[in-house]
Amino acid sequence: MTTQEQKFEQLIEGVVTNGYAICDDFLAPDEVENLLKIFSVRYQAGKFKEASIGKQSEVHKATLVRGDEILWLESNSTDPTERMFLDKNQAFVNYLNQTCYLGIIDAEIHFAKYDIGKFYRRHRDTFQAQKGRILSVIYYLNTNWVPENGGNLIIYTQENGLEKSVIVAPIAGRLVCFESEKLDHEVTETFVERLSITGWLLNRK
Ligand SMILES: O=C(O)CCC(=O)C(=O)O
Ligand SMILES: [Fe+2]
Repeated sequence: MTTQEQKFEQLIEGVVTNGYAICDDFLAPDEVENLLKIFSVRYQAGKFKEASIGKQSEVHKATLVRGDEILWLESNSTDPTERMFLDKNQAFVNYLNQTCYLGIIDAEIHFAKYDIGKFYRRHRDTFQAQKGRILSVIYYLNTNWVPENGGNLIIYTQENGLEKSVIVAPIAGRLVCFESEKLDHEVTETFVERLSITGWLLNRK
């Protein structure tokens, strides 16, 4: 088994057992560095938008719930770094389909930037318009992250009828994966800029 396959197995094991999984060093430091460069290029180009919730028309209300700015990745991107990233994500999808028969046929993926003071209140990733989301995957890009930065992902799980929260720091290279329909989660207020790439693996086009 390759090192990459071991990581895939570790992720699947976690999701099957707990509904979520965390894999460190999923992205290598040079991959993170290149992704940060293209992130910055895309951001400078002014294409990021304030993220919405539910209906597109209600962006202003959404800022009370989530404060990130996003840009969707083009699945046919020819940028070498985006290609590397999309291919790596696809390798995970292929492995999931081969070993777990999840029938994932598409993905929607965006860059996300949380400025100082921003957060994403407790939610689930499957509101009405988001049918067909099987797995949520979040790739973090924050080098030199320290706990004082805030900006944690909190995943809420149930254990013997009791709610438990799992705190996940958004450190560079880390991949978090969870069942989109099952788990509530939130991003706590960040005290520094917080960068990530979030994706949903879909069983529909
Ligand atoms: O960035 C994170 O840690 C989570 C983001 C999230 O929950 C979302 O975009 O739906
Ligand atoms: Fe979410």
